[in-house]
Amino acid sequence: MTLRELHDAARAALDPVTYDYVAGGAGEERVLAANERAFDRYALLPRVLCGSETRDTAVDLPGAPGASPVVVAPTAFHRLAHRHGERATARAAAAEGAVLVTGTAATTAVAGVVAAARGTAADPAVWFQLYPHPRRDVTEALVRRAEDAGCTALVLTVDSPVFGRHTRDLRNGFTDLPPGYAAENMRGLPGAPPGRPAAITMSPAVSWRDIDRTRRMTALPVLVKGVLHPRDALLAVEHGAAGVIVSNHGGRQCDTVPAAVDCLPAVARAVAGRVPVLLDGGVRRGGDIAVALALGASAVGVGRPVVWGLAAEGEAGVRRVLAALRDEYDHTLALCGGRRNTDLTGDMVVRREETW
Ligand SMILES: Cc1cc2nc3c(=O)[nH]c(=O)nc-3n(C[C@H](O)[C@H](O)[C@H](O)COP(=O)(O)O)c2cc1C
Ligand SMILES: CC(C)CC(=O)C(=O)O
Repeated sequence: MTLRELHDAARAALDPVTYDYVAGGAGEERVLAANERAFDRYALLPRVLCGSETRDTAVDLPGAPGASPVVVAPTAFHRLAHRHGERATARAAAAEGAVLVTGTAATTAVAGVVAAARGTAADPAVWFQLYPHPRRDVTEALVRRAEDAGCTALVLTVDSPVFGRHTRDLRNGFTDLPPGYAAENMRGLPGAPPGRPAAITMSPAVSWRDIDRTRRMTALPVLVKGVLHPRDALLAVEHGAAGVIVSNHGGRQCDTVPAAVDCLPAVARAVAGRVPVLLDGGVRRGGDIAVALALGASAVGVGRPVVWGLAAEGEAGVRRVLAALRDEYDHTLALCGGRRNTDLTGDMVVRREETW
């Protein structure tokens, strides 16, 4: 099955409200569409007669040496997509050598997610994503949970000072998880109602000071996710980020921002190789990965395609998505005369004519 066929199978398997939650974006979904379309405007200029029978596509990421260049971006509520939920995703990512980013909005507690990954691979890389919380004790409790579970890095999502307005969810009245599902990592946190998980909180008052505070709480590397402006990328490096993730949250926050990949070159220039830059949003094929890496990313994140694989076929479906993307990428690298990721350079990307 192609990724497109897996998407169709997922649509058939999911109830329409859950499908819309995953598929949808903010506002008029302009950014959602732009993320994918932007890749059509980039073309690769291959080099010839410089390839190799063997290629190495592994990449060293914070807390994840020798990882696949395809990272599982954090997406909420996997048990809505499949009964095995985040555990199935974790097993699949571990089997494919891909970093799994689980997070505060997972429907399986982080300890269970890491345990599932460890059941498949000796040394899986699971990162924990959280929103900078205005309450330091809440952030600290989440950080300890991630550390105790064995996560190897933290991801702070900074593109969500307020909740995005997801048009389809508003129309469908999808404002809460159905009975029987919860954001399990939010249970028992300071300020949580007894027996119930705390609400996921976003605050426009959080700042770089909160990033500094979080960094001081832990020895784990901290990546900053949701950067579009090159000056913020620079600030992230100055504030000790171990990595910068260029992302517009899959078009689910501000519906007036550029396509994610269009923001990548300026961010990569600002970061200038000091820490890895990752890109997510609209990555759907191996060629997209090659373009992103040539434009300065060390790795890419994929969000929705992983959920489609999960919904369609559980663990096997997620494996299929991750394996297909890495295999297509390796094939594209071969076609471009590369033997390793760094052989893809900025001069090998050109703009297609707008009129093609
Ligand atoms: C259903 C869904 C849930 C998401 N949940 C989170 C989340 O909890 N935290 C976060 O930082 N990003 C979240 N994201 C954003 C993804 O991490 C990622 O930025 C985005 O999906 C990438 O775009 P793509 O879906 O086109 O690959 C979510 C995205 C989707 C589609
Ligand atoms: C629970 C939500 C905050 C998850 C999210 O980030 C999203 O749906 O885009």
